[in-house]
Amino acid sequence: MDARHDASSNIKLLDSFYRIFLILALVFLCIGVPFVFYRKLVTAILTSAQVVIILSLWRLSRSGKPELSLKLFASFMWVLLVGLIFFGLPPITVATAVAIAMMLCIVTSIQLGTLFIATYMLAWGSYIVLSKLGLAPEPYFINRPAVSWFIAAFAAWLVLVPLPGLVRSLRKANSLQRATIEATADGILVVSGGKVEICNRRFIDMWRIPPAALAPDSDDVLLNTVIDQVEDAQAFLAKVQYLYEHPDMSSNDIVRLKDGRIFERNSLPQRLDGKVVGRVWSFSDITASKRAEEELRIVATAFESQEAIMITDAEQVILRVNHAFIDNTGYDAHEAVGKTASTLLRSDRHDDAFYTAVQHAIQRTSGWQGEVWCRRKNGDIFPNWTTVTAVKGNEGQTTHYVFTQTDITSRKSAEEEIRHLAFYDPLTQLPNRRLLMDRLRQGLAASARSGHEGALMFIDLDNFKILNDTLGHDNGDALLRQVAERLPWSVRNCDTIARLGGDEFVVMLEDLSANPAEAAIQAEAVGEKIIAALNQPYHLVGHQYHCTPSIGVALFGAPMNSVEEVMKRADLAMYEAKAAGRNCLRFFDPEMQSVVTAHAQLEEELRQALDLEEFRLFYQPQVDDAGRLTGAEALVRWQHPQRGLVGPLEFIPLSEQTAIILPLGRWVLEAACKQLVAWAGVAGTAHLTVAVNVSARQFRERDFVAQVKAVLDKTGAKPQRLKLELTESILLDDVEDVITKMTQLRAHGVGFSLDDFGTGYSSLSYLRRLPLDQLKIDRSFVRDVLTNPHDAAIVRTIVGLGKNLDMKVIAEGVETEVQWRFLQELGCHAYQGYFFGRPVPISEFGRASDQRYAAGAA
Ligand SMILES: Nc1nc2c(ncn2[C@@H]2O[C@@H]3COP(=O)(O)O[C@H]4[C@@H](O)[C@H](n5cnc6c(=O)[nH]c(N)nc65)O[C@@H]4COP(=O)(O)O[C@H]3[C@H]2O)c(=O)[nH]1
Repeated sequence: MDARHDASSNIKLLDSFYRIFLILALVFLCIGVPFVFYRKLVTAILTSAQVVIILSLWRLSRSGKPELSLKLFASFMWVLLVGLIFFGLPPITVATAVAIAMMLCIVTSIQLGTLFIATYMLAWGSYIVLSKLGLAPEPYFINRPAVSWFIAAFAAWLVLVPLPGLVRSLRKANSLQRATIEATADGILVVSGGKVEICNRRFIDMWRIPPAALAPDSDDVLLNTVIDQVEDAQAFLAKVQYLYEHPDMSSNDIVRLKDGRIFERNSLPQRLDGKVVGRVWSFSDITASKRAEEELRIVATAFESQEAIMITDAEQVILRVNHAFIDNTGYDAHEAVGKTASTLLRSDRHDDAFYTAVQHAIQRTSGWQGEVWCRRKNGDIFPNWTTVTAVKGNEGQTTHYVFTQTDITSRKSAEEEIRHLAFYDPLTQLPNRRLLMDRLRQGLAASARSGHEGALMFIDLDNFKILNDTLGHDNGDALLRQVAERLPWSVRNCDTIARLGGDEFVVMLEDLSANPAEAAIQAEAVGEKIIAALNQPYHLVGHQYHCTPSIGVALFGAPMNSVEEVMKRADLAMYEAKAAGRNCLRFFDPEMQSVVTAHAQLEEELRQALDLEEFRLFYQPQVDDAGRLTGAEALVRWQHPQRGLVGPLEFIPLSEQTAIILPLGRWVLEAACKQLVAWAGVAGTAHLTVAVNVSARQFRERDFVAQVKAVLDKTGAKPQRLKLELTESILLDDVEDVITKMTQLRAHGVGFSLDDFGTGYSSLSYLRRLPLDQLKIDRSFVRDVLTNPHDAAIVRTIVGLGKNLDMKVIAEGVETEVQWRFLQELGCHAYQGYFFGRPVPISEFGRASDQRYAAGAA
């Protein structure tokens, strides 16, 4: 303890004071006792009795009961003095009695002292009054100095009797105060009159007070040291100032230090006899508790988070739940607390084995997380993402469990939605290609295991594109939905029905006979049922529509089948069905495989042929009504090194499938334009046009218009002499784009002819919007025009249509003069066919056409 005025110095003073008086008292007794023995025996006995009493009191005070000793002494003195007063008291005795009274006041109690003095004064006053009235007895001890001396010594000695006890108790109180003030965890500072009275070591440590700051004269330096450290010096000082101005006030506040510590400051006035004599300041470092409080606040906030939290004891009896838990489960806190988690929330979605496994996991790893289906109060079952954490005690034993739960109902349905979108066709809700491939993979594996055959059926709707174009996409979609509804009629639940896209559906049959022939029969039966189901009329908005399917079937079961292989086989078989006239079913047979292989080989050869420039352009004459040569159609040939001259029907379809048509088409266009330029240089051929076939894939190229213009620019051919022959299949694509491209090229001077007209499904509305110059009647109508009145009628209609639309009409495939004449009669304007000339190399073109011209003109 540090103090400007140490209380123990007062006690020391009192102690020395007592010793001096003790010595003096003994001296008095030593002198008084011989007097007593010399004078009178009775007096000596009385004195001895007094000494015995005093010694008893002395022992009493020394034995740790100074107050009792003092009280007995006071009573004794009171009796003695009151008695003595009436026998007359010497002045020294009076003085001693007053001193004793004062001592009693201080040491025992004010009341006792006051009573003593009052009694004494009353007795003394009565004696004076009685003596004035002449009624007072003669003082017995007057003129008996020895006795007076003795009484005085005895009284003095008596006064000092309690002093050792008093001193000891003062010292004890002082040491207690010192120990207490040092033992407290708070920093204590006592100031009085602007000076530091006491401060403890804790205070010095807390405030890091340098020794110089503890100046005895003023607390200014100390105050400055403290102020330097606090965050808000102004507020701190204001509070100090306020308390100085209001000494009666107590205060309690928080002081934040610059270094982050937080002190709680208490201030109490120090009172003495009800009067404020100083102020006690105590400071507790509450940094840790404040932090803990903050942490508790964070924990409390976290507890009331979005996630449902449930705290249980080690037996999983619920102790606490948060609001999210209440919202999540529907149970109020009082309904949940006291129950076990499993009785409250367990659903029958999981079996006992699941819960046992979870318990084991928690015991093993002190935690677990996963999906748990729980039951709400209203009985609803819902999925929760649950995390269980074991809380461990000091000895490592589990004391509590914290369960956090997130309701993942919406997440699960979103996942389900995503899964559905990823694996199901949004239009028909059937599995899509991805899911089909997966199921097919599983089906192949199962089939390989069981030895049973499976069958994959590719179903393509015949002429679906026509429906789409003519009746609109909404009706197209409606038809597809109805097909999807009908397909399950013909298959078992375990079979898979999928939509690959467009009008392509797939049915996968599993677990057919182990015998391939029997399996084929089973598959065929299902296929026939499907055909029958899909042949039934469809109810579309405002229409009753008829649609047929073409079905390709591939059996799978042999271990060597891969998913891709089976798909390819079924696809090929489906094309076979189409080729066989549609609305029928075809099986993939091994011969088809050789076609596939041959295709692959041809593809490679075509690529090489392009590099080796093995393609040739043949020209077939086109003539007018009078048989005069007007131009030619450029037809490509492949000069194969081994196979000789190969016709386009053998390689154009594959070229279209593999994109080889793009470079090949550019080559044809360029060669034809070069020929135009060559013709332009000769007077007799300058008027000739050239018709170039453009495949749909070529035309679909984004920069097709630019490509054509570039070739015209490069070769210098006149656009007006170039005629692009398009097939109706280009109209299956984006018609607006087709019109835009045609219009752009038409504006440049390029003409267009619609090839194979009559075989496709051009809608008249489109036809009107296309900037066409010419319709080309397909040679299939020309072939039988003379014999088949139906074909003749078609030709007549096309000619009429051409007139209406202001388009020329050219008939191709004219092989005989009779046909020519008949076509002339029907109103045709232009002709192409073997009758006028076959497709020939350019070297032979002029000659052949001259002859034919002559023949035609004749
Ligand atoms: N029976 C008979 N046939 C006749 C007669 N007159 C002409 N032909 C044949 O009819 C086809 C007319 O060509 P296409 O309809 O454009 O049909 C063409 C065309 O679609 C395609 N093609 C030919 N060259 C090209 C080309 O450079 N590019 C594109 N994309 N396709 C081409 O190949 C198809 C077949 O061409 P080719 O075999 O040259 O067959 C030619 C021609 O030889 C006749 O009086 N009787």
